[in-house]
Amino acid sequence: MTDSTNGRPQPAPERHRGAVTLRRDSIPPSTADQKLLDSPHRGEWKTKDAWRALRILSEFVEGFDTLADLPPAVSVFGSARSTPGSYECELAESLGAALAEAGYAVITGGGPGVMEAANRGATEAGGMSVGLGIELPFEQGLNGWVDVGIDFRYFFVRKTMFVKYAQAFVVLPGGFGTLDELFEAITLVQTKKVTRFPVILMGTDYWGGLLDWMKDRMLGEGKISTMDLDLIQLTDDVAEAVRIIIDSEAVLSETSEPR
Ligand SMILES: C/C(=C\CNc1ncnc2c1ncn2[C@@H]1O[C@H](COP(=O)(O)O)[C@@H](O)[C@H]1O)CO
Repeated sequence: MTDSTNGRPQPAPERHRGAVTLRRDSIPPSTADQKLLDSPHRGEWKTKDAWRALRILSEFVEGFDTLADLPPAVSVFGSARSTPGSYECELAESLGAALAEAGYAVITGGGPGVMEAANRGATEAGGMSVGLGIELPFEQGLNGWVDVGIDFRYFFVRKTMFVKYAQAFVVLPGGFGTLDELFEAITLVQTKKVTRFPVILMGTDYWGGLLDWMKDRMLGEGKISTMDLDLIQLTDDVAEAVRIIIDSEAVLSETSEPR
């Protein structure tokens, strides 16, 4: 593809699969997650899925190998659809900068919207800005503020990395993807699969209704306990969010034993 104004080549849409870059007609219509989860032919489960396991394994190896050298980090989640200048993008950018200034790497999904704003804040403040991208059926790449990026094929492998390499989760306003990440995090803490991190919601106005519903219905009907609600902290204040993370790390390093 060439630019009509100066004849220079323009970047074409591309898809990354491990070390492989695919462009134009070579981009397949389906994703690896679809092939694994959505395949209707039972015959393929025997012949193809066993081989897929090796690809899944290699994705874990790539993630572990790349992220093991990160400094303490915080995973930041939020809408892929938010536009620059929105209140949640402004908040994400300030948060990314404040986390970087406090010495934390910022890990996001590497996409647009809130993710991009958090990466931007971290990069501009001189911190480490990480993007864990995901292969999607429509074209997209890691946002330009990511300094260390990995493109994952499998959602569940990527989710392991968000948890394993973070000291805390901060969740800004978002849609289904963000809610999935929030509820996975709280479930992991509630079931004590992870013991080490706070889950902070930012955007009191956005999250207020959900928290009220959780209190009225979930707690009211005994589906969760009061202690479970305490797992979530709510603030609009970036400095307070960073303080919660620092304080919880200090408490844990006093109490935790080496494993
Ligand atoms: C929808 C658009 C782009 C999608 N691109 C994404 N890239 C990376 N990560 C994503 C993307 N979409 C969702 N995620 C993950 O879920 C969270 C945001 O989902 P939501 O439904 O928008 O709340 C986010 O934290 C990511 O980890 C349009 O350009």
